[in-house]
Amino acid sequence: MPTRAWLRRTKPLAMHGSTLMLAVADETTRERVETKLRTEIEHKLSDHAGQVTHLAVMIDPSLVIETEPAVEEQPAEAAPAAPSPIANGGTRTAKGDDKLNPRYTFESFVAGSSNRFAHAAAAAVAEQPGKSYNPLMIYGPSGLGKTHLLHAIGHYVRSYYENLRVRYVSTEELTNDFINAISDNRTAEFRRAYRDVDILLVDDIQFLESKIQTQEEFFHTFNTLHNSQKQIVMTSDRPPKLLEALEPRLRSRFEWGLMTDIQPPDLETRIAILRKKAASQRLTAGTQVLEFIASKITTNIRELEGALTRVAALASLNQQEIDLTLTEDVLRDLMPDGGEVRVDAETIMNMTSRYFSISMDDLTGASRVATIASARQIAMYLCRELTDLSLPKIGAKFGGRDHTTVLHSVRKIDGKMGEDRDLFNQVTELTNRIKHA
Ligand SMILES: Nc1ncnc2c1ncn2[C@@H]1O[C@H](COP(=O)(O)OP(=O)(O)OP(=O)(O)O)[C@@H](O)[C@H]1O
Repeated sequence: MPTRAWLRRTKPLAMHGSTLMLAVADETTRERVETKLRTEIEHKLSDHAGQVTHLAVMIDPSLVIETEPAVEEQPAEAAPAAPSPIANGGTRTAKGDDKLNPRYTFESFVAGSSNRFAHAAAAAVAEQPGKSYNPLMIYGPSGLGKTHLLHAIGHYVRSYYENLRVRYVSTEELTNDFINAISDNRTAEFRRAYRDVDILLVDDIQFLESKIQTQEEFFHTFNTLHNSQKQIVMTSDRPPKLLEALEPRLRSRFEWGLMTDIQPPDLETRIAILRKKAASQRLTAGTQVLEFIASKITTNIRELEGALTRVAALASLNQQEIDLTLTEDVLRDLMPDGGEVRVDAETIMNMTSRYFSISMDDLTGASRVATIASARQIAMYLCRELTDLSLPKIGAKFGGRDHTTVLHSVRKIDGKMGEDRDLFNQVTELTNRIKHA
């Protein structure tokens, strides 16, 4: 095989079962490997290993950073090429899709040293559901991409294995479904919904702790799926052995397959994530700006993305370019003490109700009066930005609202901040007060 320059920008990552994970620097290289080399590589690997071996190709932009001089500005991302394995996991819209966020695909996920193993394991599972690691458990602190990978697996499988049934569920929904099924005498239906699937993706499994009956039911669901080689993937904020209020037999089952953690990303990965996000939103933000944000926000990617959104919102309101001065101003407001501060939902809700002079009952109630509804949406948005609470948990704090209502509020405020200066100022001022509370 002749040595081609672009081949130097590829890197074998790991062997997962019978799949070789190969990282490439960019979409062009991936396409070349897929179209020109896949068959040859797979044949050679299979000969060498004495068994059928597959290739999974993924994009790792850090390979560009490692091998090429830094560029000042990244052009807006090209339109996605024709779908192909892993790298383009979410570019096809999944049929009948319900709960998978279209933004959370393998293609939009940046692999770096902090998440490389989790990414590779998720890719292996998506390539060959039920045949590599089962169950796969991805754990780590909030806001680091666990849900993103779970959805990416779902999108990928729905796109490339049309006959496989995928079910994604948060543990809160699973628990509610189960409770409703019991009270409505529909447990058989519940079981069918969760056991007649080929891939079950369960988010935030730590919320099963202390829920004895749901644990019992999940134990049987797990066994049924596992015995018939159906894929189970779970996320958790802790490794199974630290899920102390979980039945030991469940904990040990969670450890059967592969457990992989996700750590906070290093500086290069944070910059690469911001760059990708900026490109996907067609924002022109120079390297200096991205580096500045990435140097200030280090532990939570949700917050990292939130900061870029706010910078973009202010630039849009001021009708100016995103530059360092503007970015510094926004981050000063966002981080009054120069660092990341996590707060609790109660503080956010109290401060919001005081700021808008409305009662807590109104904030959590059903009133559709514009000022109250807007305050409620801002409070939900800030809970998502400043706490580690999941969408269902935030919904529960706001009078038992559905997680989709919370998501709608978050997106609405996100979108409106770049158009409505009053709203931008309110959110900024309120954030500041909350962080000083
Ligand atoms: N490596 C990555 N590349 C691109 N985006 C990322 C990456 N990691 C996380 N993100 C983004 O950061 C945000 C938070 O990620 P996600 O919701 O998956 O976190 P999580 O670990 O599931 O957190 P939680 O436990 O709070 O649910 C999402 O918008 C996600 O797309």
